[in-house]
Amino acid sequence: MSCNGNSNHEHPPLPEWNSLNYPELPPMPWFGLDIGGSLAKLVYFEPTDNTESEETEVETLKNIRKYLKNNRSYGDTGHRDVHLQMDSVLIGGRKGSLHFIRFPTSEMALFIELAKSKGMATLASTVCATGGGAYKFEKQFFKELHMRLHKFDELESLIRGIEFMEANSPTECYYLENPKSDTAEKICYDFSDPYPFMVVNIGSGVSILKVTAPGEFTRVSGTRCDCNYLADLGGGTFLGLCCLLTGCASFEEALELASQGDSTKVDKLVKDIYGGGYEKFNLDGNLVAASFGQMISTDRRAKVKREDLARATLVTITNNIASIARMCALNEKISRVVFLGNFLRSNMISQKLLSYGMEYWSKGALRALFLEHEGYFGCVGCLLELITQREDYILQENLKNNLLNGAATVNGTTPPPPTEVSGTPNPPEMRNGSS
Ligand SMILES: Nc1ncnc2c1ncn2[C@@H]1O[C@H](COP(=O)(O)OP(=O)(O)OP(=O)(O)O)[C@@H](O)[C@H]1O
Ligand SMILES: CC(C)(CO)[C@@H](O)C(=O)NCCC(=O)O
Repeated sequence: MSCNGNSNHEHPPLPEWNSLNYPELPPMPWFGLDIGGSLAKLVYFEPTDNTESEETEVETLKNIRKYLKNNRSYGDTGHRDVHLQMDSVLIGGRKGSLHFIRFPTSEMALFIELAKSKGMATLASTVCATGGGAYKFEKQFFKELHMRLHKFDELESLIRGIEFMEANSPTECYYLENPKSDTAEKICYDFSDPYPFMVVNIGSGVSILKVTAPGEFTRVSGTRCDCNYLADLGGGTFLGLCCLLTGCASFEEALELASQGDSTKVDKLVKDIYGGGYEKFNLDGNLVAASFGQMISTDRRAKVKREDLARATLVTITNNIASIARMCALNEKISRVVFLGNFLRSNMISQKLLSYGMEYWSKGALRALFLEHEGYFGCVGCLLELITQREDYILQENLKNNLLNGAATVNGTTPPPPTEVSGTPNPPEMRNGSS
């Protein structure tokens, strides 16, 4: 089958979607999809300001809305994060709620099957998608659902999503007070004047970005890069190693084990080597000298518990990410570092370590910040791109009409769509964010 809709399937081929021939708001349902290396994240915009004509929306649309809203789980592995739902959100002049759903990328075939069974293939909808999977699964989406993925860059989408959520959710950003104590407390952080800031997105791998103005950013580094901060570590490393070392089967299980473990049974500390601190160079005895350093001993290996191994893995990965983030921030002279990505989902151990690590090693110069919607910014940004593209189109057309007609303004009017539908949709130009 070709990807231009010319094959002999039972549904009529869909027209090429291109914002430049689509001046009206895109038809519902509105989704943003971020298909990452580990998790696929879906945001669904449910309009709550429906007009009378929309109340008689097509049956399929109604069913999809009902199915998504009335469930918290989809199949065996899809979950809606109900606690993150946002109501009364304005997007493209429409008011509605944002629903946040995730499922493992490894289950993409099942997800597509589920979407098919709910009638998605009969809706002439375009889904905005980002993340590596938007490329990897593009053909499958078209083949199974006759759905064209409108692809957006993942890091651009991420930054757009952060900016939108911050502006729409006053309690989005927080930091931890007393991160080392048991009573560490989440404190709301006013992030309304955020620039410049650094983003450390901990997904399967890690991307580190410097954001200098709205929509302006550069990718400073990953955990693997050509600027000496080479580590190749991320959330995928944690889960992979943990599965290997403990036999655990999920992120949730890995975190549960880690919460009951003691990493000092696994790591070699400065005091294990010095009997105390290394005073001359101000190294506290409790600092880790060598992660997993105790595991060279047969005796220690015989005694170590799964919980300890899980904890040590979590601590090792988190501390390495903190260290790389700190070096990048100091290098770029940026004091606010926003950590996000699903590695931090329900993961207070890492949030505390990152907070403490940033503060301790920078002697208070750096602050670790966190965002409530952890791993969902990419899919939100992706959904927003669709609307912006349309608004850009209207602005451009208005300008063109003004020039052609010599009219002063034609504000507020939506120009008619061009009659011809042509060409393959172009990916949006990278406005910024070169790697
Ligand atoms: N239910 C889960 N299943 C798998 N991993 C999870 C889960 N919840 C949290 N995680 C953690 O989150 C990480 C994935 O985070 P995220 O969804 O932000 O990245 P991604 O988009 O999949 O990856 P990338 O951006 O690198 O392609 C995993 O590697 C794991 O450490
Ligand atoms: C490859 C991506 C961008 C996919 O989201 C991410 O996993 C990542 O930034 N990984 C780290 C790559 C690096 O170390 O530069």
